Amino acid sequence: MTPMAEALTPSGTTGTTGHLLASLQPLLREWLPRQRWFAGKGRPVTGFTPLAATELLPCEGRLGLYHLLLRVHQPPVLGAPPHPGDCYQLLIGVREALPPRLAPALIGHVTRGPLAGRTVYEALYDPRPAEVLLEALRTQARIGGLRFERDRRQEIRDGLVARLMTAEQSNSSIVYGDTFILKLLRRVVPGVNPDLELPLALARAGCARVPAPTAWLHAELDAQSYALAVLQPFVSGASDGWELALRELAKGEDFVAEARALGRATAEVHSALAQALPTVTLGQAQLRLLVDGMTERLEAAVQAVPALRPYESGLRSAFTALAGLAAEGRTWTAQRIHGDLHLGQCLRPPSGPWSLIDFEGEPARPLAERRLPQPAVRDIAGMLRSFDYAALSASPPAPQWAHGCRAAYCSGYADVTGRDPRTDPVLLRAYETDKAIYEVVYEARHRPDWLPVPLSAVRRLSLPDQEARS
Ligand SMILES: Nc1ncnc2c1ncn2[C@@H]1O[C@H](COP(=O)(O)OP(=O)(O)O)[C@@H](O)[C@H]1O
Ligand SMILES: O=P(O)(O)O[C@H]1O[C@H](CO)[C@@H](O[C@H]2O[C@H](CO)[C@@H](O)[C@H](O)[C@H]2O)[C@H](O)[C@H]1O
Repeated sequence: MTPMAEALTPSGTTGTTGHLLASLQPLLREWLPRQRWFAGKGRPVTGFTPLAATELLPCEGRLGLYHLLLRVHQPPVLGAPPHPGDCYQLLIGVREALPPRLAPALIGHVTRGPLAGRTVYEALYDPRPAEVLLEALRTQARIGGLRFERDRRQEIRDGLVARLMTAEQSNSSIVYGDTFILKLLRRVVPGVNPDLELPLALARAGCARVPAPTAWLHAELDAQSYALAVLQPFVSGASDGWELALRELAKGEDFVAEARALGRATAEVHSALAQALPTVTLGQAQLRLLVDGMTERLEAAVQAVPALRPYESGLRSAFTALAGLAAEGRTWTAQRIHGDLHLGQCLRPPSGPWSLIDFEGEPARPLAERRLPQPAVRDIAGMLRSFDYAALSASPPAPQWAHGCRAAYCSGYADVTGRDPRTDPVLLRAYETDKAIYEVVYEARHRPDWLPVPLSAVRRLSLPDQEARS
């Protein structure tokens, strides 16, 4: 089966694709908000505008396959300015009937028009459509506005069997054999996506700590480019840092050697990014903006989670201390960083080195902000928070375990860069505080049972005395 080159924009959407889009409207209204990766939870879906609909396999065959970019209309978040709606990437399969193994992929049944009686479903669950995507990447296909591209120096074998990853994630990933993993971004925005940009830059710089992109997909739409997917080598048999840390904690073992190796891995990635991409010096004006942003997030968080109120002034002091150094003329270097580093973003195969993945940054922040150079300490603070999380979610909680990991991680970082992050305590505290506040809001919204974990950090970080905080 070869992909068909039919691409239809909303105004010109005709024939089968037009009927399919009309049939999907009511079905997606129910289905979309239930998806883990749907970012607009809690607000009703009031409608859709298809930005692009591309037929990859025609419905006339046993399996129809459609690539959609849909703008989803929802009422704006309370108090937020009007927003045209987020754009999502969907891969829709159409079959006469779904085999039982695809039951979890069901979106619904078409009741009217030429497709009446057909079943539409989330095609990523189905190996065949997933293989169509790999084949398109392998052959560098151009279908409508879709551009499948690859690094020709890396081989993509055919015949690799596809399976959808079932892990909880913000996007969707397909593993091919044991060789590649394709991450399909779900909520997409125009512009350069750091999840492709940074691994490509690191690969060019010869940094082996990040799986080098093998192929990627983007869409050209109204003179704008949307990054849609990245294919990377699959780190076979790997566990992530969170799993490994919890395993060691359960055995009563420390994680010091691993934490030190992680510190070195982070430092290697930071050094390569600083060489490959521009760095800037943050002077008084930029630091003022940084501190203002942190303070505003604190204020919003206190509104959202009243449990923060008793610590508000102590937390604020972390930011005013940073503002104080800036006012004295202290500057910091900023560079491109990972942006959302935690133990779950670090992979290690049984006897291999650590790799870092998922350079998308915090998905809730605007793309332009995620691509700004920032102090590398921000990533370090994320990892330090993660050791704390692991230790406090163990039974019994093991704060000393976290202490050892945090020290070893900083030492590992210093092994490579010659700079121990602990020698910059004011900046480190400000970033750890900012992250802990973010986590409080995240847990209050998504996992209220976990709220005590970041709250305990908030309590510690709000203390005036540095000794008591560490
Ligand atoms: N190159 C890789 N090799 C092996 N597993 C990977 C690789 N990249 C990602 N994974 C697995 O896929 C999961 C989701 O990937 P991630 O990039 O974090 O997606 P998301 O942004 O959707 O959360 C990771 O937690 C990891 O288990
Ligand atoms: O999955 P994402 O990368 O989008 O990150 C979000 O979810 C994370 C939880 O899955 C959350 O991370 C927090 O919990 C982790 C343990 O589950 C811990 O290792 C992290 O240090 C802690 O921040 C993350 O904050 C959130 O953005």
